[in-house]
Amino acid sequence: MLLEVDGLVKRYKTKDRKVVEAVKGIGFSLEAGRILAFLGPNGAGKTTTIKMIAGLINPDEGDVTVNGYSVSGKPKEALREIGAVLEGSRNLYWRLTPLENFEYWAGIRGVSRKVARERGRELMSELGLENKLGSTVQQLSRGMQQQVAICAALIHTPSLLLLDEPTLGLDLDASDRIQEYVLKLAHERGVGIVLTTHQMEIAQALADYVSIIQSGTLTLEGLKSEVLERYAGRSYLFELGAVASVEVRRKVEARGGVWSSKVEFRVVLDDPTDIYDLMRVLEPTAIVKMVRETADLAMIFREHTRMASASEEALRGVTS
Ligand SMILES: Nc1ncnc2c1ncn2[C@@H]1O[C@H](COP(=O)(O)OP(=O)(O)OP(=O)(O)O)[C@@H](O)[C@H]1O
Repeated sequence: MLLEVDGLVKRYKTKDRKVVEAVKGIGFSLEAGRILAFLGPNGAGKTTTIKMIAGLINPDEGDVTVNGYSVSGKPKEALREIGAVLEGSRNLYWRLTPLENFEYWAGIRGVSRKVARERGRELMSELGLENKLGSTVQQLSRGMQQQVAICAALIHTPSLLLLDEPTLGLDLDASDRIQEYVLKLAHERGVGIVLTTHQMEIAQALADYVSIIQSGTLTLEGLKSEVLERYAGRSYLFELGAVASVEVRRKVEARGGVWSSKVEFRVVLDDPTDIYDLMRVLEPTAIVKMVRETADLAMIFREHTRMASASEEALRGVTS
């Protein structure tokens, strides 16, 4: 397994000497070539977890292993496997050129300057930025800076890439370019990617797996396709070829249908086989469209976090 996160706990001491348990014993794993969207509301513990994976802060309990190397036990070997873009392009020196930045990062990761230059050129031309190698980072657009930051994180050919909000604040074009590249890195090159974002459409587009963390605990995990299926709408949209008669409309309403126009209605079917009964009701009229409305991650995230915080509130009410 590429990444194994086991029983991570992180407690912070605040200025008024209180202890905040930001991460409360979470565990998950990720295989090579897959993208995990690590989602959660503000303050849920995402950054703390990512920083523990990247070896930037030490967990109070638990451990992270990357390709079998423990981040606490074998930090040099483990960190050689990890690339991270954690705070946008802030991992770059703005007064230096991309190439100079690559040399700097390569030095930290034990890669020679020569290899860094070669690999840097290769990565930049993959992103269509080969003519920007000599500009200073501050002369580049925000989208380009973000792409250079990703190149810098890849300079030592890591097998795991940690990306925190990689497309935040970028225009559609720059965002698309980064998304395409992330997909290529994972699915063609076999890099494992942990991606944190509040942009659900990005998670929806890129993720193979989804995890939601809330108040330091994982509250939902799974393959994106399974998560979507689990929440898939039981809601169906029908469009008819002609205005339905009053009788048909009443019968549809009696089965829970809600008309949005004289030819279109939605109905939620608790039992999917109820659809046959509905079809019989609609028989006099042509059906031009029948769609089972699917769930998307934005809807699931909203629903799930709302439900989980409501039950947490309820529990607190019981125990206090
Ligand atoms: N250095 C610190 N000292 C004390 N508390 C901290 C520190 N860093 C984070 N916290 C607290 O730990 C909890 C988790 O924070 P974290 O930054 O990991 O959340 P997050 O999910 O990344 O949030 P966001 O989406 O807002 O970036 C929060 O309650 C936060 O206030």
